[in-house]
Amino acid sequence: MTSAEPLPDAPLLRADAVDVVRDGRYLLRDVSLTVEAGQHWALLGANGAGKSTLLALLGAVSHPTHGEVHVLGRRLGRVDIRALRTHLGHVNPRHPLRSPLPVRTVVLTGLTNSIEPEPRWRPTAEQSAHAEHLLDTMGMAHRADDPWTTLSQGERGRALIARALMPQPRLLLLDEPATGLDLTARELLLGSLDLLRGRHPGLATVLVTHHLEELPETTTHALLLREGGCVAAGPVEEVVTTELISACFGHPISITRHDGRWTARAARTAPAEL
Ligand SMILES: Nc1ncnc2c1ncn2[C@@H]1O[C@H](COP(=O)(O)OP(=O)(O)OP(=O)(O)O)[C@@H](O)[C@H]1O
Repeated sequence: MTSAEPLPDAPLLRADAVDVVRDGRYLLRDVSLTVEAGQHWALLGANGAGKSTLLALLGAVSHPTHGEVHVLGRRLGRVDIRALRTHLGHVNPRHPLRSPLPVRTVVLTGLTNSIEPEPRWRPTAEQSAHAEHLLDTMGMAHRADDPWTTLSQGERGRALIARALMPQPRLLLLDEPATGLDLTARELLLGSLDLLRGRHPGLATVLVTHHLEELPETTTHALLLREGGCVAAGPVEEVVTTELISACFGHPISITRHDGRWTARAARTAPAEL
């Protein structure tokens, strides 16, 4: 095993020609991706395209069958994965907390990586101040003293992002964070992500979704997956286009961007190449 310390000058994530094969079936085929500090990637594709499979590789949760994944400059398979994961903020939308802990305490458990607070653990003044800062960024400062059990799904989602950010990871991975949220909750979430990215310019994020309306306007790059293969990857304005999104979803779709946000609807006429 080599050191799990991040290499400072390496890209935060690098996947080179990865395949994931399960039961003889290719869930990902020849996918490559490089994520640098300050970039905000969207992984887009239809149901079953392989988005969550790719996110699991990037989060050091699973290994590729072929190809290489480097997380913070360290190759998966050559380092202690648990040590690498401390540098990755991974939000679990099914956070298994059932007790009425104050929201502030839940956010602080991001430092001990535990569901309940560690019995004798106390945050430093600096750690407490960081929790307040993140609660404020995620629009949750007014709920900091409230019991976890009283939060709505959208409020829990934003608190869990604050929790994931407590160890000051360099990379935040988000799997369909807006799923199931009503319009207001979705907009609050996206606004908080935009604010977070502005306040933490070195942070990189990778966000999985199949809805273009769920992309924050600060999205910088996109990777389109179809049936495990990469349709396109690069700067968002070159990739989130009517032609490429139609190819990705296998259906003629028309894309518009207004005030930084995207809208998708079925096209009236099919793009020429479909
Ligand atoms: N362990 C596994 N063994 C076999 N097939 C799997 C396994 N895990 C996932 N799959 C299949 O791989 C394909 C890709 O799954 P994945 O969850 O990555 O897609 P997705 O793009 O995230 O889809 P969705 O948008 O529906 O969440 C699916 O057809 C899924 O059924």
